[in-house]
Amino acid sequence: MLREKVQKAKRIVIKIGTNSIMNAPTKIDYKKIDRLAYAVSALHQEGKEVAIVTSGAVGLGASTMNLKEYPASIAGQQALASIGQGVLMNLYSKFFSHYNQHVGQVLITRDVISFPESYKNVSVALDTLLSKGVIPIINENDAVSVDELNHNTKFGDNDTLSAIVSEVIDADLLVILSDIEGLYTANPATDKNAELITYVNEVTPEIIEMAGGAGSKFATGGMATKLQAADRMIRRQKAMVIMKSDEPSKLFNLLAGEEIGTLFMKEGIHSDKQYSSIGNRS
Ligand SMILES: Nc1ncnc2c1ncn2[C@@H]1O[C@H](COP(=O)(O)OP(=O)(O)O)[C@@H](O)[C@H]1O
Ligand SMILES: N[C@@H](CCC(=O)OP(=O)(O)O)C(=O)O
Repeated sequence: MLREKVQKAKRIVIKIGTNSIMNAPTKIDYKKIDRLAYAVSALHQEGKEVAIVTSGAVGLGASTMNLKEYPASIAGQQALASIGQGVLMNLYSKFFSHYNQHVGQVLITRDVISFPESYKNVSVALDTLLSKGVIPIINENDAVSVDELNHNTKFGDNDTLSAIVSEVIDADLLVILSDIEGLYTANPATDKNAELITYVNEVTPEIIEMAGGAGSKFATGGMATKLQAADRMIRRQKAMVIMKSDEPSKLFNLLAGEEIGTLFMKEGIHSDKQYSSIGNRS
């Protein structure tokens, strides 16, 4: 069964986007963060090993400083990320503590991943947290990441970061919680005829063509970076799902094998057409 691999996943990375923890451009969605903390804590109790990759530092920084626009200067963005990351982590610590679940912050820059020794250090840190039953809460270290000619320490988006974290901890499954049900045949924000695709076994140029940019000012990825993440997972024979973040307890349904969102996975024995689409979307 196609969804069996999802059901059997033991080590899972869950990525949550800015739009999913903020309900207006600058308003924090406390209910969503609480429900995510509940669902992830319950999964952990059921024996799953879960790491979270979370966006939101810049968005929460903007919310804290009452800004409606993304600052143009890099320095301004770095400052917002620094302000917001503290707020973000404080929220996760608070909500997870309601479910007696410990969490640990891990901030990563790209150079850490490029050097074998530091790659190993990240891997040891994450493995140790997981082995102690602590949920790692990971973000890019936006306050100090830069992109210069010969010095790149920026990932730039957390979809890519979540796929890399999945590699580092050898996760079976990456779940990207987004503000949308999954990959559509076109951006539903601009095309009302767009249909949800439930299964993709290869990220082909035709699939990439379907993806547009981010849905809000404080999000950076959009569908394009999610597809790059999917490609990385498929190439490693692992699974990835994009699903809507509106009700995080749907993660239970997903892991029970229900067909939710878009599943990206190479399935050798699956001889159906490359992707299938369904017409009715909720
Ligand atoms: N083909 C597509 N299918 C679904 N969403 C798409 C597509 N192309 C572009 N998008 C946009 O990608 C957005 C999700 O990505 P993003 O804005 O980065 O949100 P998040 O913060 O949840 O990661 C959707 O809200 C939608 O506007
Ligand atoms: N690291 C940035 C998020 C970057 C990002 O990829 O955002 P999103 O597209 O909302 O997942 C932050 O914490 O604001």
